[in-house]
Amino acid sequence: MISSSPHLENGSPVMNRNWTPGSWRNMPVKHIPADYPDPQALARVERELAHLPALVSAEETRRLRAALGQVAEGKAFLLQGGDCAESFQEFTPGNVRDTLRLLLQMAVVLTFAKGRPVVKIGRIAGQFAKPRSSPVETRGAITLPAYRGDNINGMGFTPQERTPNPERLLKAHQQSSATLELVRAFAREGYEALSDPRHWKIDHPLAAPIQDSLGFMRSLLGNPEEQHTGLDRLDFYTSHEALLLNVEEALTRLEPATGEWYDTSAHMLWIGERTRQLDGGHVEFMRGIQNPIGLKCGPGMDPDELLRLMDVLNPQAVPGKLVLIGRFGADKAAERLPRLMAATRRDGRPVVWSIDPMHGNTHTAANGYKTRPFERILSEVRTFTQVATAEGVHPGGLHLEMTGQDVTECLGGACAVSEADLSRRYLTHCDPRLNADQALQLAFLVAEHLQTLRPAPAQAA
Ligand SMILES: O=C[C@H](O)[C@H](O)COP(=O)(O)O
Ligand SMILES: C=C(OP(=O)(O)O)C(=O)O
Repeated sequence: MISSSPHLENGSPVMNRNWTPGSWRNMPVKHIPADYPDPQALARVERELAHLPALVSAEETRRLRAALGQVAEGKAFLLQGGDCAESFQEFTPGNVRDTLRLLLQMAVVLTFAKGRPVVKIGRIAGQFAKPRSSPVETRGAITLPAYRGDNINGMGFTPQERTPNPERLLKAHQQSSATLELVRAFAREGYEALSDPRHWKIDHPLAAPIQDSLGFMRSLLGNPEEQHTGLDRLDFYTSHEALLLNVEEALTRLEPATGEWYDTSAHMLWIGERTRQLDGGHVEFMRGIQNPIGLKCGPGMDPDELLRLMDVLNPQAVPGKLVLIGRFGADKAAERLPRLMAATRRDGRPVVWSIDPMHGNTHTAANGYKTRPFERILSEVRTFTQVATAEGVHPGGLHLEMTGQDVTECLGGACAVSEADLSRRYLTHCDPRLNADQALQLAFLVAEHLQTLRPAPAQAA
């Protein structure tokens, strides 16, 4: 049993007191299933996971942390997006390619807006487990456990499907590994083929100038992105919510050369809105790993709580370590965000501020589908950038649930998805995602909006 972990302070190893990859087990935890019928089978799977190879390397993870450090300094922008919940059923090479291509296209648009590099992170290769509002689902006279993500149980409304099955953890791990292989292979095929704006269908005034300037740059220089990407250098990173701490623990490895612990299940992990308790297991686990960490900040968070979480999660104020992901809802952001941003600005420690305009803007349509209106999503992003500019904070990133597929899950956008359209291609396993057209349109509108922003006069500390 490991009793403590080395941790670097001012370049020298110190003890990160009482932390081990398993110390979260001594704390209260939420949203981790406790109803596996065979706990011994679960323990066997956890041991098996602990012996599987790392999915990502510590070196790649450090590279992401450095890139996010640039975002914290206002020199780059973060784009993080992908499925609400990856699924076994929707996994095909084509789907992975389409989501990757969409993220790269959006990154091109956002780069053009501010002339700053865009750090690209997928909600991919591990985003399976979901915290649910209710532990059960009732249909008619039958009540069963809620669906909690393909690595826990199945979507089918039968007792067998809804029973947690540890074998699913292994299947999800295999799929994550295969997804990463695909991402690396597509990246090797070339950024240009994936992001080529000549194939965009979008009708937006910025599309033509972006196409022209990229065409000009490529004719002069070759593909600028390919100058520094290659076989061993992936300019695209993976992330998921670190919900199932038993899985994260199994994939957390000590790097002998540095004496640091890395969670090798993804480059970046985030703590969800429902599991960010200061005295809870999720915060305990995350404080010990060197990966960049996202922290969802919802309407209930107050500035003191945020600063205390920053003390625990990034005590050494490492740039690029902490990404604060606001998710308030279009109607609450203007009221709740300024005090949080003002607190981090006064505090002075480096953080990335990003916005998730999806989770606060969900409602159930009259026909029963969970959906999100494009206009509210756009409105929350605009409020975020306006508040950040007024507070003298860099509006550093976007966090989106989206897919490269032509789904009908969110309302509106240029493709004008209506409530009646929702049933046509509603494929998500949990929350509604922007489809490819809506996501690219959002990137254009955000790019246009960013170009109109003027920095506020310097703020007093
Ligand atoms: O993605 C976040 C949550 O898992 C999701 O919004 C929960 O949805 P529910 O309220 O239908 O349980
Ligand atoms: C569960 C999620 O979000 P939140 O924790 O913000 O509700 C999510 O991003 O998948």
